[in-house]
Amino acid sequence: MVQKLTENILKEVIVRRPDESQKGDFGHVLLIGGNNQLGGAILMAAQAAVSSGAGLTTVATDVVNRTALHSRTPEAMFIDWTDQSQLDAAIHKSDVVLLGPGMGTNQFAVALVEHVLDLVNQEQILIVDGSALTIVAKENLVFPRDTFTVVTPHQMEWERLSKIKIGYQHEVQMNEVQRQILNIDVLVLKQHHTVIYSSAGQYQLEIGGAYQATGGMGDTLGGIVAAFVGQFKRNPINSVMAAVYAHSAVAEQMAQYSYVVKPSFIADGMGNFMAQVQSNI
Ligand SMILES: NC(=O)C1=CN([C@@H]2O[C@H](COP(=O)(O)OP(=O)(O)OC[C@H]3O[C@@H](n4cnc5c(N)ncnc54)[C@H](O)[C@@H]3O)[C@@H](O)[C@H]2O)[C@@H](O)CC1
Ligand SMILES: Nc1ncnc2c1ncn2[C@@H]1O[C@H](COP(=O)(O)OP(=O)(O)O)[C@@H](O)[C@H]1O
Ligand SMILES: [Mg+2]
Repeated sequence: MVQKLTENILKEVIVRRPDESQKGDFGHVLLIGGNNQLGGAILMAAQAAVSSGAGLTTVATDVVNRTALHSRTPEAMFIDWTDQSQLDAAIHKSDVVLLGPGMGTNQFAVALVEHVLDLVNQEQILIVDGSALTIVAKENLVFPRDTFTVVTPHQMEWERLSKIKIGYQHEVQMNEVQRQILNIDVLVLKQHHTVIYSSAGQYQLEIGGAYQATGGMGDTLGGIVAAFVGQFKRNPINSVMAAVYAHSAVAEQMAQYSYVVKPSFIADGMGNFMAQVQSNI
């Protein structure tokens, strides 16, 4: 049975920050993606992570994206993703790893995905999106068993992964057994009215619309999810659901005065939205 994802999830997850706190308390998020053609994807994810409250954000990407990253989101730190020792150190230090936006699918990307899936540990949360999902499907890789893993495919990416054709991906197609076999803790199946599958059940988003059908919308969601699970640690499944809800709620608000909603505008609107939620408690 699919339940409705309501705005109650926001109040449950987005709580007031304790005064006695510091950036280390709100999650160190590592974003890996952005090749020399698709750098925008990881830039949008980085902007979204910072704007949604990640305590520390590091981006491992192609060196060609460094200046753009620093000029768009100077709060984020940069790592050249070909520098293996820097990358490994960053993976070890992070609480959350988002793997895949704009990564591309060449041999280097395949090796990188294999390496990251291998290195993440049981204390970390892994989010797999975009090109990394296409790679996992094509190379028959498996998600790590001991790491809490969130996957955020759109319907075509899910078709590649699950071999279930678009049109047949309704709720009965993804049961508990399949979810466990694939080592997926949370599946965010993105579409008009996204469905979220986890051990907490199946929840469907009933907000959001076609004004979100623009490249970068999912990359932005990835950054928001990473920030939420990094800072709201009590219940990672709820944190993912709140991120999905907030992403579309901000879009819906903006759609009142904009025919299409730019993903980067959603990122910029997150701080204000989260403050509204928190002050209503
Ligand atoms: N500015 C940038 O750098 C951008 C980079 N991107 C990155 O590009 C890589 C490839 O991702 P794409 O998704 O573009 O390409 P894919 O080839 O993975 O998927 C796109 C195809 O899936 C189809 N499709 C069917 N149902 C869909 C649904 N519900 N939602 C979305 N697509 C659906 C589309 O029509 C299209 O043919 C990813 O790593 C992604 O992160 C994209 O996010 C676009 C923007
Ligand atoms: N018609 C629509 N109605 C509601 N949400 C949509 C619609 N089209 C796209 N979205 C949302 O936008 C996001 C698109 O993600 P994705 O396809 O991964 O984008 P990208 O890879 O270009 O960043 C998802 O969260 C999806 O639910
Ligand atoms: Mg995507």
